[in-house]
Amino acid sequence: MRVSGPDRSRGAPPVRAEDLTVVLGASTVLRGIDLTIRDGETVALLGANGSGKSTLVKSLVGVVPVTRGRVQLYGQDVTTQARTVPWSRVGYVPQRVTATAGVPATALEVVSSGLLDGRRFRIGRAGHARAMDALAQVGLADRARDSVQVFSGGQQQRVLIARALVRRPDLLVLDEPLAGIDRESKEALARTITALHDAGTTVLVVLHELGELGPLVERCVVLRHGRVIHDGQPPRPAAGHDDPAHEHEHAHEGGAAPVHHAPDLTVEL
Ligand SMILES: Nc1ncnc2c1ncn2[C@@H]1O[C@H](COP(=O)(O)OP(=O)(O)OP(=O)(O)O)[C@@H](O)[C@H]1O
Repeated sequence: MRVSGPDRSRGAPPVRAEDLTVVLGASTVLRGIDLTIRDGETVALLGANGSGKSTLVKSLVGVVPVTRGRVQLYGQDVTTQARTVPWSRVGYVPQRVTATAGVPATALEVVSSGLLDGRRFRIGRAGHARAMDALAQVGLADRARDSVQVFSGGQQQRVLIARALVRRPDLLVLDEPLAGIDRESKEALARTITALHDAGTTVLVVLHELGELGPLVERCVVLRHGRVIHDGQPPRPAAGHDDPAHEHEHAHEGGAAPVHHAPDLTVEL
């Protein structure tokens, strides 16, 4: 893992979005987002279902096209300067997808594939060591040779995070890494992200609730209907909402049926 050096802190910020607007089909999903994330920050992106969190992180990493405004990563525009964006410094773990996809592969093979790019088709001994190191970071070094098909959902999520970590990113973007995974995996991921934070990695993490990452998050950005409605200290839950016995039922943005889920800080603002 690379540790922030003095040079980097003087450079362009890892993330800068200005007036970021994204239209998908007939919907305007993001509406004029301004967001700067500085070196070494750990930022949680919160919001109700459908508020635009996934679309925002996808547009930051160039997966979803920007309709208006701009996004820069380390000072390079992801639309007009895509070739010069330092992609090797960026790790992205999309919202829960299965690591197996029906293809038998060991955890080590899945993680090693994170080192492949258009120019590199062999991993080599150094790559193997990096992949083992990444698996150790998520607490799965002892499962390296096991097929990911036999892993739990949480363990698969940890493999996918190791796949992003093997590139030793300076900026790690995670979309709902804690959703629907077992407690042991949640705690393992919280330890991983804490270690990355301590080493100076910039982390942007989409969350439904702060949960295990609460102690780490110093800044929360909350979206509602594609706009930033809060950017600052973690919002305080409404009275009773931090009680584990509290029942939560909130409408999906856009008017769909209510969804039932765990405590959600974001809709209390
Ligand atoms: N490709 C698409 N075409 C049209 N609309 C889309 C597309 N992708 C997302 N949307 C819409 O954009 C809105 C925001 O979706 P997004 O997935 O970004 O929300 P989210 O905050 O991440 O939600 P969740 O917490 O449920 O994952 C939703 O209303 C969704 O239906």
